[in-house]
Amino acid sequence: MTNTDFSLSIEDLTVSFDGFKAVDDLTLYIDKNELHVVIGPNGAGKTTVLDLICGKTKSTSGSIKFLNQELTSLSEHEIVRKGVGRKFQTPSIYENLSVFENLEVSYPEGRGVFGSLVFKRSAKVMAKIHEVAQQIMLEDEIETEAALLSHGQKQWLEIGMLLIQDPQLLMLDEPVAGMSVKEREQTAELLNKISQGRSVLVIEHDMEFVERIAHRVTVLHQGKILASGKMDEVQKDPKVIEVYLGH
Ligand SMILES: Nc1ncnc2c1ncn2[C@@H]1O[C@H](COP(=O)(O)OP(=O)(O)OP(=O)(O)O)[C@@H](O)[C@H]1O
Repeated sequence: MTNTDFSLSIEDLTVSFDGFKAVDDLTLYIDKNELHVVIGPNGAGKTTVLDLICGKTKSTSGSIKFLNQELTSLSEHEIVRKGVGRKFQTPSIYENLSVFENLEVSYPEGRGVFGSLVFKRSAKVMAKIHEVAQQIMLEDEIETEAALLSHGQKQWLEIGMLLIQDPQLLMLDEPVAGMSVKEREQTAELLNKISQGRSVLVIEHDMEFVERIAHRVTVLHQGKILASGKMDEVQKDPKVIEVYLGH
């Protein structure tokens, strides 16, 4: 039976690669306004869960419902159109374009990278670009070429390129890897803000950062859930300490 009260309902999800179950009978629910973090040792299956949700990998069995729509049968593009956005570890911004232009090409009805002559910078598009630039703390850099941004700013720009599409589910893989302490703090605030009105699913290894942002945490181990709940409860769980936090 599916639990339809949640924004994202993953039930009995399994994927086998040549008999090896990278994700094994996973059930996980995420609410609207929730920032959920998945943690766990290397190879636990965290990235594979995101790959399954965004359609990059097809499940062997089980269900992924987002706003009551089954995603497992949809293509990656269709899943994006259902309101699911994903940021990978390496930013895929256009280095030779400005912050403004990067946001503009990401606007859903925008002109796209290859340009359409009919696209007009309407007041609506302009307002949205500036709103997002403000949110991602790059308003002062809006005309700066992306190549000149710091590593952290590039990560924020990519988050902005997703935000401009108004995803209802935003997935981020290790968003603060390689960031300075200050940038981590700013990213925590950013994620806090953007989880309002949508669901956010983050994979992260930095426990201090997880403590700061997570509403709930799921610990994966060998494709299965080892523990799930509030960070302070999960941190005390002897099983979690044994396989992950104690290392
Ligand atoms: N397409 C694939 N084909 C075969 N095996 C795969 C495939 N994708 C993932 N795996 C395997 O599934 C397991 C889980 O990998 P995954 O990348 O999801 O782990 P992870 O928890 O994200 O690890 P890390 O923290 O190191 O990123 C690993 O053993 C990996 O080698």
